[in-house]
Amino acid sequence: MAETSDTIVAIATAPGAGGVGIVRLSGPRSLAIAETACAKKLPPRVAEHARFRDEGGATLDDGIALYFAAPASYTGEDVVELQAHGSPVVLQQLVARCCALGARHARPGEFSERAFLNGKLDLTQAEAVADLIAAADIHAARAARRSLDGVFSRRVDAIADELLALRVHTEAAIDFADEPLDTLGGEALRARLSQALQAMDALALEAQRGQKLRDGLHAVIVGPPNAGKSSLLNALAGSERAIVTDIAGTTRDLLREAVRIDGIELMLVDTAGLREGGDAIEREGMRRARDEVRRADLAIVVLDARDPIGGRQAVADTVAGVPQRLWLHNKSDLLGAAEPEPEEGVLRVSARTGEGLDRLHAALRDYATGGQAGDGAFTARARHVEALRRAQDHAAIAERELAAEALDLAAERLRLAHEALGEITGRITPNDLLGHIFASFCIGK
Ligand SMILES: Nc1nc2c(ncn2[C@@H]2O[C@H](COP(=O)(O)OP(=O)(O)OP(=O)(O)O)[C@@H](O)[C@H]2O)c(=O)[nH]1
Ligand SMILES: [K+]
Ligand SMILES: [Mg+2]
Repeated sequence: MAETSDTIVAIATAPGAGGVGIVRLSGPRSLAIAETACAKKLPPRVAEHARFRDEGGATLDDGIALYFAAPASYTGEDVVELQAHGSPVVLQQLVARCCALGARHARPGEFSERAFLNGKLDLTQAEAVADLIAAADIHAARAARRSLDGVFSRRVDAIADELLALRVHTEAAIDFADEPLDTLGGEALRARLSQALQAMDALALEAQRGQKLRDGLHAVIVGPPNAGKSSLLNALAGSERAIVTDIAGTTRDLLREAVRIDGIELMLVDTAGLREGGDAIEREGMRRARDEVRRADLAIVVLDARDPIGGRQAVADTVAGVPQRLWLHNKSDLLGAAEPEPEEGVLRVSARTGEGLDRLHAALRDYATGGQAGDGAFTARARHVEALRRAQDHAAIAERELAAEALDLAAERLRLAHEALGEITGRITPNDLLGHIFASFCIGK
């Protein structure tokens, strides 16, 4: 196990002043260091009132010392929390005192990394700790909490276990290569593999939604000039963020605004209206708009309700490649009462009067949560989705090799698929990947 013989220390609470601030120690010397700093014995799992002292015996602060004996701690090692007043100056002095007594400063994510290395958390759970801390809204926080509880890991493990069983079965059959596979349970093997593939497919879709919950929806507002894109951004943001005029070509640059709708955070981007021609500045604006749309999860296409057809043609090419599109006919207040309902899938709204914005909110919430903000949703990361896809690809090839009775090749593909799943939970993880993951945590986590 890597470098867990030394003792690390960091401020565990958020930077800045607060009512309480916590300095956390982990490692074999934690207790000795804390007992020296507190000048008293610390029984395990007892909140001990203590004076934290410097080397001359002067009081730095007083507070609570809490000792968790290994392995029953967050990291699985001896852990001591020194809970002082939340003064950055006091907390830094405490850390310095612990370092003078033999601890060293923790690297970002090192507490969670030790929890992982000691089997307290698997990798997806450790990542979920970081995601929970960084969650922008309740849905993301709940979903991260579910990942931390192992909801995602258990699904991955179940499929990985099945692939392992299939590997064993296939490898065993290789030894009887003279016999046709079907006399060796080949049919059951193929059926189980096809089921595992289906399970991977379903899990990959859910993980993708989970990634969106974690990263937040990136929604770009596009449309022809003067359709009311900036007005809509302002209506959704609840403030006059963007300049609105009746001059076509008002918006040139991208305008990003984090907007919270029903407790869900999404990144809205206002863009320059798309049309032929325009001066150099406007053309640069349109180029930026198209660039932004290419990276969007969702294009919110704003058209003037009085001329939706013409506007649709102006943007059709630009939004064609976006994973999801939401069509809005804006300025509904300018329509006559006799106007027929718009076609299926189009929302009619008015940025000016607010008409239809409630339905727009509901639609955005559904896009942001994949329609399933509720029970069962878990957070995931791009790395998980990518590994799942890789596992799927290998398993799909294994399926074809099995059908061709190429057992060696099938076994090799099953191994690769199994390993790709192992990367997700960290059962099988290259060291450089570990370093990369934990380095993105904040210090003290
Ligand atoms: N009646 C009515 N007018 C609207 C509505 N939405 C926007 N407008 C008006 O339409 C004009 C253009 O609005 P903007 O929000 O600037 O339109 P835009 O799509 O951002 O325009 P560009 O940035 O130039 O591409 C302004 O005069 C707005 O007041 C609406 O729902 N109803
Ligand atoms: K305008
Ligand atoms: Mg605008």
